[in-house]
Amino acid sequence: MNAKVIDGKAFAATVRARVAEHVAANAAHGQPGLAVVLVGDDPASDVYVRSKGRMTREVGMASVKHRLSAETSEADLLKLIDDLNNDDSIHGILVQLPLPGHLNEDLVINSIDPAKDVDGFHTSNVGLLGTGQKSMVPCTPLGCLLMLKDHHGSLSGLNAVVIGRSNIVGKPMAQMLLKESCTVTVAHSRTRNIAEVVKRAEIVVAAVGRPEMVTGDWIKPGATVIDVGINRINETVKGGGKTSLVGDCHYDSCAEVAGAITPVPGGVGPMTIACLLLNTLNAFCDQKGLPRPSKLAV
Ligand SMILES: Nc1nc(=O)c2c([nH]1)NC[C@@H]1CN(c3ccc(C(=O)N[C@@H](CCC(=O)O)C(=O)O)cc3)C=[N+]21
Repeated sequence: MNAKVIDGKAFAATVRARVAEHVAANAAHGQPGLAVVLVGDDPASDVYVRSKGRMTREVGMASVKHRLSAETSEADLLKLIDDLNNDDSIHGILVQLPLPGHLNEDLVINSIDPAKDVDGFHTSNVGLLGTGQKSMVPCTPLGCLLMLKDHHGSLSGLNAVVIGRSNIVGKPMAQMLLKESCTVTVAHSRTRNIAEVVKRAEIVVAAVGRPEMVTGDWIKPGATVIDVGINRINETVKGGGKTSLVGDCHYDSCAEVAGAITPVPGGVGPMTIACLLLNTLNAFCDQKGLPRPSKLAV
């Protein structure tokens, strides 16, 4: 294995430490507050929500969790969001996705005050990002960009291929790379000769949700590979079952060819949570008329 391993877990700890410093330095202006809304009880979601809550408190912010039953009506959820929009102690609101099927996700997300939309999913923030204006940007692509800029310095002129076109990762990632002056291609399930397309890239961001789809023969030698996938797979080991976590990239074969690669776990995941805290701090600063922390600006 030749690739440098980009340690997202360590980098995320650095980001959180900087956020904590900035929270402490601005204590006279108040304490940033993050509200997380969880509808239903998906056990996998539960784990994220718990570690988000712990890390929020560790950086000196207030963490408020609202757990609603899977049968919650849309009206009740919208009422809660309206209350949080009007609560001066809350600067960031995250509604954990996916929502149960009877709830209209677009309607719910667009009911969040864009200034408190720490996920950057509100159409207003999406439009601001697309036109290069100051906005809240989605946490996962922000985490990917921080790692890419830390590794490369300038990304200007580099060929970047984003695999996946979701509103949560693929599309905002493409916008952010374009803003950094990359030549951006978005590949997806209908892309022809996808291996050849990916092979032209100096930067590959894989966000498709298919375990180990990207293999080393797709990767240009020396490229940087950012693996957004978090797939739980069941393996049979000597007659017993075992669950393990793999990315969208086949790690060993990609690491053989790439110049740098993020592992799963310990790559993009921890950076996503660190960027949620960074976004909450940015939202707090915007709402108080304070400058955003410049050391962490992208
Ligand atoms: N509105 C909304 N915003 C989100 O950001 C959001 C969401 N909904 N719904 C669920 C997904 C999932 N997600 C993760 C964040 C961190 C890890 C993470 O830190 N993972 C660890 C491993 C965790 C483990 O071992 O299971 C890692 O990759 O190292 C995983 C998953 C945020 N999500």
